[in-house]
Amino acid sequence: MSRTILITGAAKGIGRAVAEDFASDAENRLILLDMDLPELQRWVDERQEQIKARVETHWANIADLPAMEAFFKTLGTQLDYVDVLVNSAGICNENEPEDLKNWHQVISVNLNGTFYVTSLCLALMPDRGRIINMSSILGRAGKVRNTAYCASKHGIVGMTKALALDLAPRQITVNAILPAWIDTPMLQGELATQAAIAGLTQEQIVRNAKKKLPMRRFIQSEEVAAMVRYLASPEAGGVTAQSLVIDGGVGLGM
Ligand SMILES: NC(=O)c1ccc[n+]([C@@H]2O[C@H](COP(=O)([O-])OP(=O)(O)OC[C@H]3O[C@@H](n4cnc5c(N)ncnc54)[C@H](O)[C@@H]3O)[C@@H](O)[C@H]2O)c1
Ligand SMILES: CC(C)C1=CC=C(C(=O)O)[C@@H](O)[C@H]1O
Repeated sequence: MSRTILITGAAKGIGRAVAEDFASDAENRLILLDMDLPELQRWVDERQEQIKARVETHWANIADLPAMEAFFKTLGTQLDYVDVLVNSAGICNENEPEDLKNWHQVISVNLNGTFYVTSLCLALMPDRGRIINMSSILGRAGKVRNTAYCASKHGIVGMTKALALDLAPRQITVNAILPAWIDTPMLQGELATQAAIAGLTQEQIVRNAKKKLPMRRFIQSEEVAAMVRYLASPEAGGVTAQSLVIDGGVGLGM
């Protein structure tokens, strides 16, 4: 089955693992977007031997609406369809409760950016298309010093549910994945901040964190990519408006 798959945030972490997964199929065409184009290109160059799909890399800031409009206008002249959209680009900044600057920054990227890409991509999406949004366990729960991040991820869940109903008559599915504790640069960055605050080494903070997790381990990005693969498959054609949690049980633990 020949498909075009557009992935945001493809340079690192979960987005990269999703790209790697789809890249193993020679029938796929991948459109990879990230703000960190050098890192995205470095990874693609490094994996040339393993990559079977046709891969294109593009610099993009998903929060910049005029730039994204221009990008999709050009893309529309180069291809007919985007069959699968994976919205993985996101940022995670801690904030003081009254921090307005951080609020705008996080909402701009995580919520507005995800909506911009989705709405622009819709013009290129055929019936039976797939939209997969990276929310978070914090799209369901709260966390101290994370007002903006939690609001953005709850927003993605709401957007997913409503859009799924709009697009259901066209058999386009829209689902959210709610990860936590995935071993990516984002998580390592958070742990580094916590280590600095606590005066611990990165190894100590990682060991302490894993002790509190039901599975005593971080989840690998490839495990999230497998969930994306399922949601993008024909077999998942009846799964829509859902929030699929991949958190090793931490969200329901005491
Ligand atoms: N790692 C986790 O534990 C975890 C948990 C829950 C949810 N998530 C969510 O999963 C998604 C991926 O997270 P990750 O851990 O892989 O993060 P990451 O920081 O490792 O990778 C995110 C990628 O998005 C890109 N990006 C950021 N802002 C962008 C923008 N404005 N435009 C284009 N690209 C941009 C970054 O350059 C980076 O390559 C995020 O939406 C994140 O909120 C991650
Ligand atoms: C710290 C842990 C609870 C956690 C939850 C959610 C994340 C997210 O990015 O949404 C992770 O980064 C992770 O910190």
